[in-house]
Amino acid sequence: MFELKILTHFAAAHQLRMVAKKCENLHGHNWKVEVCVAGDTLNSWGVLMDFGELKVHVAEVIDTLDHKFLNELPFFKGNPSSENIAVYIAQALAAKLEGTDVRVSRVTTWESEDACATYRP
Ligand SMILES: Nc1nc2c(c(=O)[nH]1)N=C([C@H](O)[C@H](O)COP(=O)(O)OP(=O)(O)OP(=O)(O)O)CN2
Ligand SMILES: [Zn+2]
Repeated sequence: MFELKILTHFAAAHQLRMVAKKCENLHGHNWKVEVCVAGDTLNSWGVLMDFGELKVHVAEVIDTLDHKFLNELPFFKGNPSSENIAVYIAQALAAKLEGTDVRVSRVTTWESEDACATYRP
């Protein structure tokens, strides 16, 4: 099994619904995002997939989050937590990889230097 990882960032605002916590107030983060994809077979060039192609797909997904108020996006009507952001990115990227032999293996969303959430589909 081969796994590729790329890193990216986005900035956004959110309000979490966590009773009586300071994060209920409107605030923002510069999220760092780690995206991993995996597969068993290399192509004729000896790569799982081109990092450049992966970065384009991920950038398109991140663009839908960057400089947004996440609570206004239908996907996050539950709660725009780092966990749910990881799920959103994983699902949106999986849709772009459909029909290929490459799958999303892990998405990690760092909302600060010492706190992150990881989703493994
Ligand atoms: N499991 C999760 N817990 C929390 C999330 C989350 O997405 N998943 N998010 C938050 C808030 O986004 C909040 O902004 C961050 O809270 P917190 O870490 O408490 O705040 P600080 O960055 O200021 O860290 P301190 O250690 O308090 O200085 C909260 N929880
Ligand atoms: Zn927050």
